[in-house]
Order: sequence, then C-alpha cells, then structure tokens
Amino acid sequence: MVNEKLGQGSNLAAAPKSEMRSSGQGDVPSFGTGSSYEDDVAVAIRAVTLASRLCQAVQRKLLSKETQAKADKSPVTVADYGSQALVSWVLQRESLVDRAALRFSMVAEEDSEDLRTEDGSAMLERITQLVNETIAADGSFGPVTLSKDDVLTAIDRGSSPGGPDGRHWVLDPIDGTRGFVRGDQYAVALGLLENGKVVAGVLGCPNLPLASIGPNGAVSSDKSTGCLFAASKGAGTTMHTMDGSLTAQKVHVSDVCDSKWAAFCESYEAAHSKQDLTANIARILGVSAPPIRIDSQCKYGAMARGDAVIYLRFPHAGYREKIWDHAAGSIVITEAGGEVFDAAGKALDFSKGRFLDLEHGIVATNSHLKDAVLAAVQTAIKEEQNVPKGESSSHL
Ligand SMILES: Nc1ncnc2c1ncn2[C@@H]1O[C@H](COP(=O)(O)O)[C@@H](OP(=O)(O)O)[C@H]1O
Ligand SMILES: [Mg+2]
Repeated sequence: MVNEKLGQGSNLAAAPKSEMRSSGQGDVPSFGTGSSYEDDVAVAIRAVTLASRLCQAVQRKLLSKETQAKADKSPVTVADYGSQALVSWVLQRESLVDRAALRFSMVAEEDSEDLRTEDGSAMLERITQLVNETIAADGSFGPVTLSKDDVLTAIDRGSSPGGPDGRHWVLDPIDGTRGFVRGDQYAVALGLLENGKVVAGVLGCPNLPLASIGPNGAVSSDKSTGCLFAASKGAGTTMHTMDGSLTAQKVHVSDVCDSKWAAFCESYEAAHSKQDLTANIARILGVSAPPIRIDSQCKYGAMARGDAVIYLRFPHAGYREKIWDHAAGSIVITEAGGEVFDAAGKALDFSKGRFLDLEHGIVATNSHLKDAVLAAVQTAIKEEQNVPKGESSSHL
C-alpha cells in the first residue's frame, strides 16, 4: 500500500553524499525524516544501487562460464563477488569520513578463498573489470581504479562474526542466487545492526515490478521493474524506483484483518521452504489465493507495500538461517507496520553472530493477523509431526 510521497529521485548512486543529505532540488532524495540513521541509509542506498547495476549488467549477459559451484553446491556468480566488493568498497570509503571509521565491520555471505586459487584467477580478473566498469559508468567517484588485490580485500571485509555489540553492516550481495541465474527475482540486501538490533536496511530489487505482484496486480498496465526499499528505525519504509525516475513513496503493509483475504508469499524453491506445510497453514487460515512464489528478500519488499499479507518460510530439518538473509528484509517489514517472528512468536534475534537462532520457521504479517497466523502455524506444525513419514500434512 503506497500512501505518502517523500522526495524526488533520479540517479541515486551518482550523487555525492552531501547532496544525498539535502532535501533541496538535487538529484537524490533525502531520506528526509530526521532519522538518526539518515546518513547510514543514504550511504547504503548508494552502495546497493551501484551493486544492483553491476548485477543487472551481469544478468543481462549471463554466461555459463560466469557461474561456478561453491562447496555447498549453490551457484555463485561473478556478480555475487562483484556486488560484495562494490558494497564493501562504498561503505568503507564513506566510513573514512564517518565517526564509525575505526569500527567498520561487515558480516557478508561471500569470501575470497576460491578467487585466490589458480582456478579462480580468470574470475577475479572478470570481477575486477566489472567493478571498475560499474564505478566508471557511475562517474561520481572520480578517476579511481581498483586492483585485483583491492577487490579481494573489499570482499574479505565481510568476514566479521557480528554479535551483540557495536555496529555491523550485514550484506547478502545477491540474495536469491538461484532466481538470479534463472533470470528471475533477486535482491541486494544490506542491513545495519547496532548492539544486536537491526536499525536500518536497504533492499535493491532490480527485477521487481513497480506494480503489485499480488492477486490484483496483473491488471496494472505499468510493466516497469526495479524497486529499492529503504527503512530505518522509527523512520518508516520508503520505496524508490531503482533508476530514481519516480518520486519515492512511503509504503505500509496491508491492513487486511480477515485471513480469508490474505494472500501469502513464499520461496520459489521448494527446497528452501516446506510448501506442504505452508499449504496447510493457508488452509487453516482459509486463504484461497494461490501462493505468490518468488525468490529472495524481494518477498519482504513486496509484502511491505501490501502485495501479500503473509510471508511463510519453513526450511527443511537441519537448515540454519543466516542473518544476511533476513536483516534488511525484516526492518523493511517492521518499519512498514508489519511483524516478523518465528514459530514460537518470538522476534528474530540478530545478536547471535552470523546465524539466526530461532524456533523453526520465519513468519511475517500485519499486527491484526499475527495471533491468527501464529495459531495456524502451531496447529499445522503439530499436524505435521503427527503425520507418518512420506505423507503430506496438507492431505489431512
Ligand atoms: N535448504 C535451504 N533451506 C532454506 N533456505 C536455504 C536453503 N538453501 C539455501 N537457502 C537460503 O535461501 C536463500 C534464498 O531465499 P529464498 O528461498 O527466499 O529465495 C538463499 O540465499 P542466497 O541465494 O543468497 O544463497 C540461501 O541463503
Ligand atoms: Mg541469501
């Protein structure tokens, strides 16, 4: 639900920080709410926008040689590394004039180990070229060229363990790698933790339609794509167009009170979330709309503007959630008026290091539906536990 205009935007990444702070007639919108994280959000928008451009360029000409398998078999692309290098480089660069310079810490998904091997050297070359092309095309950073070592160093700045104290940037350079490789949805997700709490978050969603992807969205004639969501504690959530061409708007979660009308979203990949369990939760709630299945934290962005009313995520046994998969997305939801919690109804705890420590599953919805959704989740989990192995609880 888009309900309030905030500021003008045209070229988010290209403007110097001083202009980003202004609310005057410059190219870039002020986040403009008097938030104490205004500067952090402005820098994060700049970093995420630049990284998203690199990802867009790679996705356009995705070549099979640009993917390689990680030890855990998930696909990793040149863009994953390039995105992390760029975000890290922008944050570090801005932090040099920032009071937090000495405490710079980033918890990020990738590390450079594979790139430091002989096999990784061609890929490192390509990443360095892409990073430099992206910086040059932006034009606002002056004549700067990163060496391969600079790129490796920037990537490895993401190795912080995080934890309960101090400030930590939390980055997923490409969330939804599978969607990215498939040519579908993905997000560049950057959050900021302060003493274990998420205080700011920016989600770049280059392929997300500006129009709703909810049950009624198909009627829109607006087929343009590319959204960026920005949130900080106490300041709400705004949606910007990725190219900055339209006015940034404040967004709010849906205020649907009857779960019968509440569309829900979930992972596209069945391997990431138990779709028989979520189907049963939907059945208990009386939801009739089919699930909206998309990759990445784009789900959080879409929900923050009301496309879906519920987000359900129930990984298969043994999976441990990482903080970068939810930090930015969770504040985008909570600042848009929603709630994010686990199957016990507890808020997510980002203070435990690189992993989330939670009671099975992640759920988001509005405050009207929290109790009903939580009750349905707990019922469905109990039913699932009573079902003999091999049978689906949704058939009960
Ligand atoms: N077996 C599994 N169960 C749950 N989540 C998984 C998973 N394997 C990978 N993931 C996580 O799911 C994320 C994508 O979320 P979604 O399913 O919402 O698109 C992945 O992010 P990356 O693509 O950044 O690795 C990864 O962290
Ligand atoms: Mg991820």
